[in-house]
Amino acid sequence: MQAQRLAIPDVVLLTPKVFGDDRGFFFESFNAEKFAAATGVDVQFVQDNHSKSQRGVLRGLHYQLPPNAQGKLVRVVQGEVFDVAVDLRRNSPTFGKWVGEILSGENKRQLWIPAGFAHGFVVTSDTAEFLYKTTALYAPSAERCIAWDDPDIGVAWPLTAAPLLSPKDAEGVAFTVADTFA
Ligand SMILES: Cc1cn([C@H]2C[C@H](O)[C@@H](COP(=O)(O)OP(=O)(O)O[C@H]3O[C@H](C)C(=O)[C@H](O)[C@H]3O)O2)c(=O)[nH]c1=O
Repeated sequence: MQAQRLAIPDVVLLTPKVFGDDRGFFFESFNAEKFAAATGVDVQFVQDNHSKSQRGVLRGLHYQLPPNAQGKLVRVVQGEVFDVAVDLRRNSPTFGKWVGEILSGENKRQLWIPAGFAHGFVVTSDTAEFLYKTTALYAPSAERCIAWDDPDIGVAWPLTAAPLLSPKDAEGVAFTVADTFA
């Protein structure tokens, strides 16, 4: 597995070793030992999620506050998304900054997004199936949202039209220092 620390170094892009043969392919989608070696963190995942979305759907920017903050290991098994992480750690030199990567069934890349980040993605294929592991359970009371197009964050989403949003994501909650991470 190859690991690349992004412009926000705690966010790591993982590219698995894929074994192809005339039957198809095999790769380890998660290996605790290799993950720890690649990211430098030892995490326990407690939940797996799977969502399917059509082109133009944008889910995010979401996060859960402590003590329910979630680290996420995200990947796409079919289609393509532009996946974004936003640093919400007030003491971080990259506080309020974002990084984004293309994840697809084709490139099989994964993004490790630690607790302390908001997360979201937009679908850039006809459909996309998005799978991810989290280090804390779903806790709706601890969930917070930031507007996908918040000007203070300024994510450069690859959009050709207005995104398709859930009512929650359409509320447009502005980014503020409140509800961020120490
Ligand atoms: C996240 C979640 C949701 N749900 C239920 C709650 C709703 O009835 C339904 C859809 O939830 P929601 O619209 O919040 O789903 P997404 O917009 O995909 O939310 C996710 O979007 C971004 C990309 C994230 O990183 C988060 O993991 C998560 O917030 O599933 C659950 O039962 N468990 C869960 O863990």
